[in-house]
Amino acid sequence: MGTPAKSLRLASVYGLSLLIIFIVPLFLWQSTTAKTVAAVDWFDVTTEGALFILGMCWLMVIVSVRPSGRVTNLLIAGLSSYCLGCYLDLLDEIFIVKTIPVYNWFEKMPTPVGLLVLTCGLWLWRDEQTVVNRQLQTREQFHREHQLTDGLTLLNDAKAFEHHLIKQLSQNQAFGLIMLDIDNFHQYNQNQGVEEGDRLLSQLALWLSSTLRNQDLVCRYAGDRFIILLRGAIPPLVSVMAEQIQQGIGAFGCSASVVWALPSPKVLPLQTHKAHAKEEAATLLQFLNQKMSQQKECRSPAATQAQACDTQNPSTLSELN
Ligand SMILES: Nc1nc2c(ncn2[C@@H]2O[C@H](COP(=O)(O)OP(=O)(O)OP(=O)(O)O)[C@@H](O)[C@H]2O)c(=O)[nH]1
Repeated sequence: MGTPAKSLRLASVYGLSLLIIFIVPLFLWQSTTAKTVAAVDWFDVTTEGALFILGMCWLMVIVSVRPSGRVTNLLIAGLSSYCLGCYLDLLDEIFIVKTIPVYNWFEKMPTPVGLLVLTCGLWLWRDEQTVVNRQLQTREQFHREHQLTDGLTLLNDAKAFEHHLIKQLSQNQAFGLIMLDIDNFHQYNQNQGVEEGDRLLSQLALWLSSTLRNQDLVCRYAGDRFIILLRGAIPPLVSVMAEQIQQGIGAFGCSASVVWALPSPKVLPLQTHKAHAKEEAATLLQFLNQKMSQQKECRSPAATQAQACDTQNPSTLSELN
């Protein structure tokens, strides 16, 4: 429910309450007489007044926090009726109302009717809360089961990246992809120890995050493989960033293989967009993984193979389209 609607509801409940608070005593003042101060039971006035004030507080809380709907209407109606009963009860401590028989009858009705309606509202509220709790539980379970963040680097993982990529592809806007994989990381782990390996991955993640622009996204794709989504990227930017990353990694005492892709945005009918984006994302990731495997082969120590790769793929970077 929007704020203006809530304010309107609040204003109408306040307005009506104030009207009743002033009109009823005025009516009693006209049609009957007030008790003398000595005749008033001030203890009764205090307790009945407290019940009325508390009832009004509950009413205001309900009016200000609840979204509109059947449950809220029942709670408001029940509490309003209960408050009216308390107020009429309070007034008969101050005025001699026995002379107005209808008042005696009228005074007794609002409290039990109000409590009955309030009970119905609370019962339905319980049902409503059960549904809300079930939904929250499902959502929480989803987040627990689909851990989308990598615990070591605190970057998004491959699953989360795929999700972002599909979203990006559905938007029909230019973007670039860079994938990098540390060379001989297995060896690094063996030489330096796994803890050092972990430290390298964390530092690399931090460096990549700080190197990229705000709109870009870096994820840990697999063990020693990272993937970057460059939003709104133009061809020179992707290749330049890929080169910079490849050179920058040298500062960490290791090297990395880097491949990149610059898919051209496709204009597709809206209804086919989502399914197509999913397919396209899978194709792109497959393409990058293949290119990475090729590049790994090219960068392997076998000199003869390296020679063959040099002629086929002169750059260390690969491009799609
Ligand atoms: N320290 C550490 N090592 C990891 C982690 N995840 C994966 N690895 C290790 O990363 C290594 C990856 O090995 P490979 O896929 O053969 O990669 P590589 O040794 O870099 O070989 P190339 O990619 O061909 O250069 C494995 O030894 C994994 O055990 C991690 O979270 N921490």
